[in-house]
Amino acid sequence: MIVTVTANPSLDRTVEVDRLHRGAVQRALTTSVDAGGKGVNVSRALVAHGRPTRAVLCSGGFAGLELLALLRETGVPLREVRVTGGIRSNLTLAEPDGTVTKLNEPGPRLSTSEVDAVLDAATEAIIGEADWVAGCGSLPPGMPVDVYARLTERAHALGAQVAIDTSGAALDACLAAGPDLVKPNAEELAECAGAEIRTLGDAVKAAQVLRDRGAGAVLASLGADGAILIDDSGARYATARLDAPVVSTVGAGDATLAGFLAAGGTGEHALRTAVTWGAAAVTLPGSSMPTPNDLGRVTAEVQRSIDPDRVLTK
Ligand SMILES: Nc1ncnc2c1ncn2[C@@H]1O[C@H](COP(=O)(O)OP(=O)(O)O)[C@@H](O)[C@H]1O
Ligand SMILES: O=P(O)(O)OC[C@H]1O[C@](O)(COP(=O)(O)O)[C@@H](O)[C@@H]1O
Repeated sequence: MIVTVTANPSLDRTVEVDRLHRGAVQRALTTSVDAGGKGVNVSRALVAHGRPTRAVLCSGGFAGLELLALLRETGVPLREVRVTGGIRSNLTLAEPDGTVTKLNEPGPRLSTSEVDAVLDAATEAIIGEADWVAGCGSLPPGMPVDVYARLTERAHALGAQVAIDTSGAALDACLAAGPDLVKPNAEELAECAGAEIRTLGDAVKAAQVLRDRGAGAVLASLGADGAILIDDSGARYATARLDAPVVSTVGAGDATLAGFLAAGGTGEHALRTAVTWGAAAVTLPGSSMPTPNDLGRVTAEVQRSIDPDRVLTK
């Protein structure tokens, strides 16, 4: 069972325009709305593949009612933490040439009691059920920066392994608690390691910096260049070939983490599955999560060796 914790979930609204003109009134070509937030997306991907999961998430306001309805419609097991503030909507403006502009709201300000309620709900969901806990996404205002460290300590005390997918100060602050896995993208990895990442070798070195600071393993997603896994067994690199066009990269990182955990959370098979689910996700609109039927358009492979001088395209 994989429990996901999303303190800052979202309604992901995607609007497609032929070309974005700042300051103009434009007609949308298409619009869609998905349940969102990084941990929510991980649970959505797991449900799509029939894997046991439970999403622990904050919910409040009318957007929260719509979010819960979307999740119940797709059969995602939930543990809701009712908060006073309204859940945010994150807007993606997509253009046919693949340009994506994403506007993420900060989310509702949580009170101290609501912060405690999130951690308590996560603890209750973990007890006796969870093999893995995935703490994912940005922190809403009022959430202490060390919340993922506190979640890691509680989960470890209950015998569960921990995966964290976040950025900035929240990622920095969780490392000392020793999460078993962190899943930064290239930008988040560079920021956390304080290093420029131009080549595959740079990414491997930066991932090792995060391991030196406490992360057990680092699954770093590298956009179109695939992903690397750095753990006690060394460094491995996987890429994916798409047999379909790229439609939306929103949610790709969450599908990547979901695939990795669904395949056991360690080793080459998990890395290959991670890259397969992530690449399949980009062929889907909005923040849709891939189903087993979507995986056929992707061919992923773990590279026999890593060329440290390979320049990343992202
Ligand atoms: N343009 C792309 N072409 C093929 N696969 C992609 C592309 N963008 C992302 N992916 C896949 O999705 C995974 C996650 O993408 P990435 O952009 O690194 O994550 P995030 O959404 O966290 O920023 C990548 O490891 C890769 O497998
Ligand atoms: O593209 P990714 O990194 O997989 O995550 C996509 C999800 O993250 C979000 O952009 C939210 O990210 P944050 O929690 O970091 O603000 C959601 O809108 C979306 O559902």
